[in-house]
Amino acid sequence: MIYVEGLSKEYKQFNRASGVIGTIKNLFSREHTIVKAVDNISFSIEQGEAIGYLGPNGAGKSTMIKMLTGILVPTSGKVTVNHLVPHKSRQEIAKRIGIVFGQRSQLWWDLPVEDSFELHRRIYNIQDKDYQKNMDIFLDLLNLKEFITRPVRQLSLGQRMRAEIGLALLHNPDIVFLDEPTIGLDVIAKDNIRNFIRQMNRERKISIFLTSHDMKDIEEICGRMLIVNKGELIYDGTVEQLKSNLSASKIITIEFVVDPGDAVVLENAVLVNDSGIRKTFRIDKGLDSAIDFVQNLSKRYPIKDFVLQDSNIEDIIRMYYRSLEKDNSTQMTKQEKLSVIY
Ligand SMILES: Nc1ncnc2c1ncn2[C@@H]1O[C@H](COP(=O)(O)OP(=O)(O)OP(=O)(O)O)[C@@H](O)[C@H]1O
Repeated sequence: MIYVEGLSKEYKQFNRASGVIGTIKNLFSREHTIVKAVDNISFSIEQGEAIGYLGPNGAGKSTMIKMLTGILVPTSGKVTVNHLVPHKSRQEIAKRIGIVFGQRSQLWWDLPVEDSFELHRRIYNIQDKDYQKNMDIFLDLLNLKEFITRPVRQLSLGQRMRAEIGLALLHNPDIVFLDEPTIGLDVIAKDNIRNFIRQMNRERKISIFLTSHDMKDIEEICGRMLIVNKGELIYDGTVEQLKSNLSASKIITIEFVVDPGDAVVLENAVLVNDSGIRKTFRIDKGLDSAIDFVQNLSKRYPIKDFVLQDSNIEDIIRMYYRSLEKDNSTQMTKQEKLSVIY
């Protein structure tokens, strides 16, 4: 249903000088740098799959969603959604997809929520019986009845997100793109939204393409994760696979008396965070090996303290992002970057 091959998107970012002279110079100078927001990415998604698209800020997630939905034209590569090239068939594509941007509203700000739904019905030419069926379900499952007659500007963030999601699904799309759908919501509101999305995915076989910085969204909704960094795809696999890789490992944070620097190179251990005298390692065996690890280490370097913890996806992703920030300058190879999460 979604097919992406060697897809890239470059942006031109113009260098602007400041001050009065700079402003005048800007009128004549077209100096720019090229930013590769999406760099040669390939993947495919089947009908009914739920995908989590993850990455640190600026990794290229929104750019990918904009190309998949036809808002942006790729610089190179191939992309089809339901056999259509999104930017060439925007109207056709719009009928088959739903979009929710957590930070931007698709609802009419000053109108009652029900008016946006009615407008959507007319724009998408939704049959009366389909409209009524979906409205009945959404009024109940998303509890829209609580605020459907109120203007959007008076809604809480959680109420607005429920309305946004209902609106995106009103025309029975095959796939729904959700860009940070739980951002800024409290725990209960997040749970309600996750349950609803999961139910729509399972019962209606609607494909889900979800970006989120909240790992719980991904764990609870998505069977598969794609992780991107600086435009490149660096992990494509099931959430379970990643979890089972992690279940065999332990995270241990050591506080040294003196920073041993880069000298700490150890078998069966990956350095996942380095804050000088406090370093965090992932070790790939059970508790015994964690204790062996500390004992062996303490023979070589004086240790002040250590903390042992089970690794979960959230910790690993967080440490992974940190290691990427740190290693921007040291140019890790793709394999080295991957060793942090595998
Ligand atoms: N219109 C634009 N013109 C120039 N550069 C852009 C434009 N849009 C995005 N970029 C750059 O492209 C890169 C990827 O941006 P994008 O918004 O796709 O990332 P993201 O993963 O969605 O980030 P976030 O998690 O912060 O929303 C960034 O370096 C960003 O500065």
